[in-house]
Amino acid sequence: MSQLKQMSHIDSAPSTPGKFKMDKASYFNRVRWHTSLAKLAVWSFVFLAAILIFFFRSPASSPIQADPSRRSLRTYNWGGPVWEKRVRSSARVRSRNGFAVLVTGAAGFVGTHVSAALKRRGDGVLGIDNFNDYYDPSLKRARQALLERTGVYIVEGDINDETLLRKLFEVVPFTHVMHLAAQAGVRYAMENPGSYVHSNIAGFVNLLEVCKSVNPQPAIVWASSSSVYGLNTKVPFSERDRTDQPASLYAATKKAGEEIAHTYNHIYGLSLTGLRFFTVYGPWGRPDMAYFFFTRDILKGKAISIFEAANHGTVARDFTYIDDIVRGCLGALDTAEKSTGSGGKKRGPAQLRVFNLGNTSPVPVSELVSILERLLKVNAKRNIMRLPRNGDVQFTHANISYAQRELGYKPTTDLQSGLKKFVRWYLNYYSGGKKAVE
Ligand SMILES: O=C(O)[C@H]1O[C@H](OP(=O)(O)OP(=O)(O)OC[C@H]2O[C@@H](n3ccc(=O)[nH]c3=O)[C@H](O)[C@@H]2O)[C@H](O)[C@@H](O)[C@@H]1O
Repeated sequence: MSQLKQMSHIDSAPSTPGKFKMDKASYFNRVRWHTSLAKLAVWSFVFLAAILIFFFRSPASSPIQADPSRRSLRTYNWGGPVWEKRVRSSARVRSRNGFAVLVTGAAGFVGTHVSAALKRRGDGVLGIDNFNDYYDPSLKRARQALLERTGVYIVEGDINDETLLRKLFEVVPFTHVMHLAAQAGVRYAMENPGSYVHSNIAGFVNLLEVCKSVNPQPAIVWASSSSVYGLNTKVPFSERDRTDQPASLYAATKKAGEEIAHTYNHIYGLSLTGLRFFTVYGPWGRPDMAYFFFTRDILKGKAISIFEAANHGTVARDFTYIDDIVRGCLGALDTAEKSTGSGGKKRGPAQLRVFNLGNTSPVPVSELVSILERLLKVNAKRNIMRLPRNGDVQFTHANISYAQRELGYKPTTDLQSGLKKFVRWYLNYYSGGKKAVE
C-alpha cells in the first residue's frame, strides 16, 4: 500500500521544478490503471459471490427435487479418538450373550424403533444414516435425539462409503448387521430412479462387500418388501410364490437385493435373512406414506385422493404396526446363525432366509380413511381416483406361517388400535397434543 502511494507520488512530481506541467499521457494512464483496478475488484467480487451462492445454496426442500448424486457428494465428518470412543461406547454390549449390532438407516422409521428395542434389552447398537432429504430431515433429527437419549449414537454417513464402513468394523467387531437403510416409497421411483439404484443396489452391495471381508463376518438381517409380489393375484402371498413381476422400480430393486443376498450367501458364506415388510405404520412414521399424509391433509381440510381399481375395485393393504415389525426383526436377529466365511472365503454352507412380516388382515384404503376420520373427529374431503399406473398394486396380504414357526412372529395390533397410537403421537409431535383422541 505504502509502495503504491510512493509510486503514485513519484509519478505526479513535476518534471521541471517550479513549473507544474500536466503530463496528459501519464494522467490518463493513471486513470485507466485505477479504473481497471476497480473493475478487477468488482469482477472478483461478483465471481466470489457466484461461487459462494453455488456452494451454500439451501438444499431442495421437496423430495421430488432431491438429487441422489448431490447426496452422494456430501462429505461427512468422522474419525478421531473422541469419535471412536463414542462409537465403541454406543456398541458396547451390556447383557450376557448380547449382540453388537450395526443398524443402517437408524434415523429412519423402522431403524429408530429397532435400535431402541435392541438397546433396551442390552445389545450394543451403533447406527449409521445419511440423513437425506427424501422427506423432512428434521423428523430424522428428532428420532436421532430420541435415540441419543437411550445411548445410541448414529454415525452420519452413507452405506456407499466403503472406507467408513471398514473403519466401523475396525473399531467394533459387529456380530450382526440390521440393514434398514434404503430408498423407500413405491411411487417416487418414477421421479428419481437413480436414488433407488444408489441406495438399494449399490449401497447394499457395498455393505455386503465389507461384511464378507471382515473377520468375524457378521450375520445380516435386512429389509426387503411386500412389493416383490408385484402383480401376483393369488392371496395370501407366500414366500414360495413367484416374485418375478414387480410393478415398480422400487420393488425391482428389493427383488434384486434378494438375488444379491443369494449370491453373497453362496460365494462368501454370509448368513442373510430378508424380511418382506407389509406397509409398516405407527408413531414416528414416514411422512411420504398415505396414512401419514392423509392425517396431515384431513386436519388441514385438504382433499385426499383415495385410489380404487377398475370397476370400483377395492384397493387394500395388509397394514402392519411398527411394534409387531420390531418383534419380527428381533426374532430374525435372535435366530440368525453365524456366517461361515473368513478371510473373504466361504468355509461351509450358511443360512439364507426370506420371511413375510405382515398382519394377515388386509384393510381397504377407504376404511383406513374412515378410521382416521373417527380418531381425528374431522371428515375427510374424499377424492376417489383410479389407481394410477405408477407402481402401486391393488392389494397385499401376507401369509405369515413361516415367520410364526421360525421367528415366533405373531402380530397383535389391528389397524384401529395402531392408528390410535399413531394419531396420538402425531398430534403431540406437530401440535403439542392439543387435540383429543377418542
Ligand atoms: O409394503 C411395502 O413393502 C411397502 O409399503 C409401503 O408402500 P404402500 O403399501 O404403497 O404404502 P402407501 O404409499 O402408504 O400406500 C398405502 C395405500 O394407500 C393408497 N394410496 C396412496 C396414496 C394416495 O394418494 N392415495 C391412496 O389411496 C395406495 O394405493 C396403497 O394402497 C411403503 O411406502 C414402501 O416403502 C414399502 O416397501
